[in-house]
Amino acid sequence: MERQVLRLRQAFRSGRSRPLRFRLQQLEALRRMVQEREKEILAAIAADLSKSELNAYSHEVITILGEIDFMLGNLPELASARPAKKNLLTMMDEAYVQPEPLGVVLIIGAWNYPFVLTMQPLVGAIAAGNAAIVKPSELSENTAKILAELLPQYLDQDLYAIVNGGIPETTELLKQRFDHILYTGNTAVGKIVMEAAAKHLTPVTLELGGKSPCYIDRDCDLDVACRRIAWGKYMNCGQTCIAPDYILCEASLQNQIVQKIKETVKDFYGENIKASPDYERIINLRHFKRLQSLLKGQKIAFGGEMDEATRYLAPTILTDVDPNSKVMQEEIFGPILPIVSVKNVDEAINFINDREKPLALYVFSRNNKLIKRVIDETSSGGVTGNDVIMHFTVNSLPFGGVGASGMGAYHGKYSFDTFSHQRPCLLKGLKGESVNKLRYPPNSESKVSWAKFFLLKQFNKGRLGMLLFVCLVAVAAVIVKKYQALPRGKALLASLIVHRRRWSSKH
Ligand SMILES: NC(=O)c1ccc[n+]([C@@H]2O[C@H](COP(=O)([O-])OP(=O)(O)OC[C@H]3O[C@@H](n4cnc5c(N)ncnc54)[C@H](O)[C@@H]3O)[C@@H](O)[C@H]2O)c1
Ligand SMILES: CCCCCCCCCCCCC/C=C/C=O
Repeated sequence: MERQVLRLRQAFRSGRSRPLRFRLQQLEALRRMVQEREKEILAAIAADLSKSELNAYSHEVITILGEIDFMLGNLPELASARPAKKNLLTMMDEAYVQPEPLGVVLIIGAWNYPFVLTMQPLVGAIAAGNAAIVKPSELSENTAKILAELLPQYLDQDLYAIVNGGIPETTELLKQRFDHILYTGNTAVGKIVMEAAAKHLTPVTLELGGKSPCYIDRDCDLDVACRRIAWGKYMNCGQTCIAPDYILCEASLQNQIVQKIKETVKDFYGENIKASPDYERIINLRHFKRLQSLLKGQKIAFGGEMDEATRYLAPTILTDVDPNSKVMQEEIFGPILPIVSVKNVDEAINFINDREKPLALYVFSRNNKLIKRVIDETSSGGVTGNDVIMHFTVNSLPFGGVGASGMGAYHGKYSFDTFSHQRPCLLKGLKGESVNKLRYPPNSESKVSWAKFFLLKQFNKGRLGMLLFVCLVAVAAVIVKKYQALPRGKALLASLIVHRRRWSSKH
């Protein structure tokens, strides 16, 4: 492991990953990989998650193609230096922010969207000019295997590597020094990752989970709300980090919601859900049993059928759920949808704020003011109003958690920023020492007064500061012309002295 990281670090140190042309070429190669080897990729995802290849394409491949296209189209602008505002002391200099790659980064993915959760961060890491090690989840072994086979065929092998394996391999990897770690997975392992990273002072992006609430207001189109919620909840058999975890609504809505979701499930998956190519299975027996245990003692208003041999768990709704019950204590990550009654939106807001900050928050209402109020009075990684999941698909929005649901964000420009250091650069000339004397020791009242003149915000702020500066330069130019004999610096200083005196008498 140590040797592998060293190999990547040496390749990074060679500077090969930095030129824009190289990054674009690697991103194009990645796109070629996805297009040319689509069948193998879809088959692997489908096998891991008992998913149709059509769903594998629309849940995963489409996102990666979109992300690569975004980067190819925007990278020249994202990677270029941005001029920065200057103050009076640096007005004649060059100030800019130059994004630079961090170095060798580690990307650890989760099993539930095994292609997206490894490849989308990789697109950002390549775009920003880094070397990267990708560690796919061992639970989605087919995708892990195909990635290990394909990536070296398309990408620079010294800069981008796949490490496969389980906890021992990840533990060993985490002992190495990286320049950034992006981890996707559960909160408990997130803490392990952060602790390991801290030993090297490595910054982390943690894409974690949590219970994402979904509030349905009384003033709402329940048909639409229930259809959208059922889609987001039962997609990937509920194994989606931003799936609506539970519904909050007034007690009077409960039965209608159950009825409408029931009808939707029939529309989506037909009479025989087990036979639907659009309904997935639980990833493994451990998770199946965990979900089974969440149903104990609950009122099952719909669904609940299960088959251990195939890890089938039907789309399920629980009603009158006690907020203290087990199903309300942990992220469900399965097709079980509890409904918890609240009296009104105030109680819903308190309910949300009494718990850990969720990864996503959903509010359904005809009343936009109510939606905005819920957003203003709560906190969550992301929000979609009147829909679920969809904020994930907008790559101009940062995707990430807050508090227990994670830290940092990625997607689109935010991926580029996550894997970059925003390096401030100030380039000065070697002239102008007569002005610079003001900051050299020994200090004096007069120098402090000068420093105030040059640097104080109030003076520099906005148009007034700019206008004053233009006047100063104009006056300086006149004086320089008048007293040609004086060296330029001295003339400028002379004009500044006059104006500083005037300014000081006023302040
Ligand atoms: N925020 C997001 O974008 C996002 C996306 C997907 C999943 N999630 C969250 O992830 C969770 C489900 O994923 P999971 O954690 O079951 O995935 P997982 O079991 O695949 O684990 C994720 C990664 O952590 C590694 N890992 C596991 N145990 C480890 C240990 N002890 N030490 C070091 N590394 C270890 C695994 O090898 C794997 O690569 C849910 O909570 C879900 O909400 C979040
Ligand atoms: C033709 C259908 C297009 C549907 C597009 C929707 C895509 C949804 C993608 C969901 C991906 C969720 C990623 C998961 C993150 C956490 O687990």
